[in-house]
Amino acid sequence: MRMQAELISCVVGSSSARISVGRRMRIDRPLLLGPEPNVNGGPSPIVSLLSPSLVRKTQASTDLDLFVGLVASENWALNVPSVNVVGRLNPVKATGAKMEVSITRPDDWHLHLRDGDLLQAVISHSAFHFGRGIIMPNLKPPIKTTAAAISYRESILKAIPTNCDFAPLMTLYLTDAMSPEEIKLAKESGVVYAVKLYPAGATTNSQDGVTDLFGKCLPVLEEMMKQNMPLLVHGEVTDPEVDIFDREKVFIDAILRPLIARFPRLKVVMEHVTTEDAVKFVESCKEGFVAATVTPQHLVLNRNSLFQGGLQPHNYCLPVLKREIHRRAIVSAVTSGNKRFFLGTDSAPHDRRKKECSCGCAGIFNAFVALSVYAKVFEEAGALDKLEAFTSFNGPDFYGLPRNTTKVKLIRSPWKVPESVPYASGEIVPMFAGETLEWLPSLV
Ligand SMILES: NC(=O)N[C@@H](CC(=O)O)C(=O)O
Repeated sequence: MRMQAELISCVVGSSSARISVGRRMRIDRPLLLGPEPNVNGGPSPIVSLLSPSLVRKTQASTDLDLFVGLVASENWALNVPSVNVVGRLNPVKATGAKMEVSITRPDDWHLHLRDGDLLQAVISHSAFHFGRGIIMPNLKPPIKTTAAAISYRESILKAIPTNCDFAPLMTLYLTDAMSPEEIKLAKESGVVYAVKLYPAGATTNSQDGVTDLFGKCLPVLEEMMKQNMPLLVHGEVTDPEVDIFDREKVFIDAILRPLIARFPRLKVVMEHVTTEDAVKFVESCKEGFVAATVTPQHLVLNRNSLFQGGLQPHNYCLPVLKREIHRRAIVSAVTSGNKRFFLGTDSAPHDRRKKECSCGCAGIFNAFVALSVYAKVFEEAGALDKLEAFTSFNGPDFYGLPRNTTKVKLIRSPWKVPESVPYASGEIVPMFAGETLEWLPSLV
């Protein structure tokens, strides 16, 4: 079997090939299509990156796009000396001197990894870029117990590519029925790091969420405060009378302020903040007790992106994108260096068919592009010197965990995002599919 791949780049070393811009390559043996040992005897790093579905597929140009994206973004050594060079698929030319930023390996403090085929398809994208991820529990059925979290963690660990040391930090899904005993078990387990509050009906798989926080969950919140277990909040009310663009603002007044007044020593993370109101609220709270995660999409897109030239389902997430004034407030907050804000991608993959249909799911798959987007935002704000604290320090400091010790590099070099990521049951469309981004993450 012969595959012709035009790769965006390739630097060929003595016993390895590395991707860079401008060289043509022909992969003339099925090295991308099945597990082969590399020259050191271990599994090929490339093959271990590909999901089993990709390994089974042949000749699909999207596969090659994906491969190129992965390799380019990770600067992986191919470790296969017999790669020959011929063609070119994503011809993105680099010009001028390359700017580089080296930062401590980031963590993702809000991540949806899913399970089954989807987990297999998306895990490598997060595992490469991030050291740890706070794993959201909104599976079907949700992760409501420590026992379920332990078993979900095991399936994630099995799916992580062999040469990545990504650590999944598990969470529990808060329900009206959760007992304080469960919080004790969670703490003792050493693998559960937080509890997630989904108001029932607020977002994807939140049907089993909380219907009455103050009526049903006080003993659990009390125990969480005792155990120093953070509460992660999807901050939107679900009252259909409240306009969808106001749901975060109303949540702050109706739930968050009273919650914090009642439990001043409870650690609370307002997840994926989308409004100036949320930014001001978090800034007004005591540092170390209330913080916020910020997604790539809420930093670079406003609600116009939902309707640009027609309905754009791949820009639909919850909380929904807001007006430009809110986007700007969030950019100012994160680029100011305020320690209360840290990276949480909310990368939320859905099969293309579940996004492009009469009642599409909320969620943007952004693990691929997240670091590139964050770098662009800080660069444009003239705040690249504050990027590392946002991506790599503020999160672990808030959670009371050590900072990572390894580094990643961001190179100012254009690369093209694949149109889609195929997997065994379909395909996923990533954020900025088919577009060219400016910052290329790579391992140091
Ligand atoms: N962000 C989203 O739009 N979707 C998330 C759920 C969530 O975090 O709201 C998902 O699980 O798909």
